[in-house]
Amino acid sequence: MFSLDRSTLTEYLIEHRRRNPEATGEFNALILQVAQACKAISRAVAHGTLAGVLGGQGSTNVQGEEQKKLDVLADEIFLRATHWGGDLAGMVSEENEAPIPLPASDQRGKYLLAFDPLDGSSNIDVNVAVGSIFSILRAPIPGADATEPDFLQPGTRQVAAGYAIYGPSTMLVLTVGNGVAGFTLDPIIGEFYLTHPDIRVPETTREFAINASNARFWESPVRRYVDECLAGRTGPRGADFNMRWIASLVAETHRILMRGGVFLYPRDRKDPARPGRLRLLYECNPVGFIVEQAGGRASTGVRPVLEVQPEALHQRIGFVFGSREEVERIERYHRERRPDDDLPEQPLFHSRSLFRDAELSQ
Ligand SMILES: O=P(O)(O)OC[C@H]1O[C@](O)(COP(=O)(O)O)[C@@H](O)[C@@H]1O
Ligand SMILES: [Mg+2]
Ligand SMILES: [Mg+2]
Repeated sequence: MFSLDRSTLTEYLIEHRRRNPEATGEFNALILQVAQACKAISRAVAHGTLAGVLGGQGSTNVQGEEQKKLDVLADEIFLRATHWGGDLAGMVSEENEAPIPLPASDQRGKYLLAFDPLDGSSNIDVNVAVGSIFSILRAPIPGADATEPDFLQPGTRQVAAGYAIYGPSTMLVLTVGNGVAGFTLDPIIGEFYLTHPDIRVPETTREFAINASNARFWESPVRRYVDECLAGRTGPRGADFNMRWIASLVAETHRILMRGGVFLYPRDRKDPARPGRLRLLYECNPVGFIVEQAGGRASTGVRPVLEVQPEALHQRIGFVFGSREEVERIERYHRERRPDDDLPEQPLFHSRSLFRDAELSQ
C-alpha cells in the first residue's frame, strides 16, 4: 500500500552508487547484508518470549557484562549475514574480544565492520526499545585479513554508520557521509522504505538525558550543566528543562534525531579504570557520525569524539551529543573548569596527577 510510493533501501543505495561512478557495488552489498541482519534481529525481538529469546545466557562477554540470549543471537546473526560476502577484510563486535576470523575459503574485501549487535540489552526483558549499531571503515590493506591495529582509526574516517531501532516500528537510520536517511521496515514485505529522507537535529533543545544515579561521580562541568537545567525558569538558563533516560543509546539517539535534545554519558569518577561507559568504536563513533551528519554535535565533553585516536578495540570514553548549542555549552563548561574544582581530596583525581593530565587533554 503506502510503502509502494517510497524508495526502498536498495534504490537509495543504487542512487548513491550512481553518484560515485568508481564504486564496485561491494559497499552497497555490505550495507544490504547489515540491513538483512537487522531484519532478522527485529523478527527475533518482536517474537520475544514466543521465540524463547528473552532472559540471560548465563555467560559474560569480554567486558565482564552479563550476556542476554539476544546479545548472543544478534551477534551470531550479524556474523552470518555479513562474513561470507567477500566485502569485508575484518569485523569487530562488542561481544568478541578480538577481531572475528572470516571464513578461510572466502576472498577478503576492502571494508572493516565494527558493531554492537544488540544495544540497550538491559531493556530486552522489559520490552523497551533496543537496537543494533554499526560502523564501516576502509581496510588499510584491502584484500588481506585485518588485524587489531587496522580498526584503530578515528571516527572521521568512517565511510558509513547506522543503527537499527527495534521499537514499535523497526527503523534503519543510515549515513553514507551525505546527510542522514531513515528507513522504516514493512515487516510483511520485509523491505526498508525511505520514510525520513533528510533527518536534521534541531539546534536548540530543552530536554536532556543522563543517568542521574551517577551524580555523585560527575565532574564539576557536568554538575554545573545539570544543576542549571534543574534550576529551571528561575535559574541561570531561564527555562524549564525536561529529562529522559531510557538506558538504550539507540533509543536516546533516535529521540534526539527526531525532536532534539542532549545526551550525556560523561567521563566520571565511578571507576578510574573505565573512563566513560560507552564504547568508542561501535557506539560513540557511529552515533557521533550520524549526529554530526544530521547537523548536531558529538563530543567527549572536551573535543569532537570523531577526532579521538582509538587505542583499543573496546575502549570506553565520555560521550556527549545532540543539539549543537547544548553540546557547545557543555564543552565551554569544561574549558571554564578551574583545575581544583574536582575532588582535590582524592589523590588519583588531583589536578597534578597523571590521570588528571590525561583527562584535561582528552
Ligand atoms: O545502565 P546505564 O549505566 O544507565 O547505561 C546505559 C547505557 O548502556 C548501554 O546499554 C550499553 O550498551 P549495551 O547494551 O550494548 O552493553 C547503552 O545503550 C546505554 O546508553
Ligand atoms: Mg551498546
Ligand atoms: Mg550491546
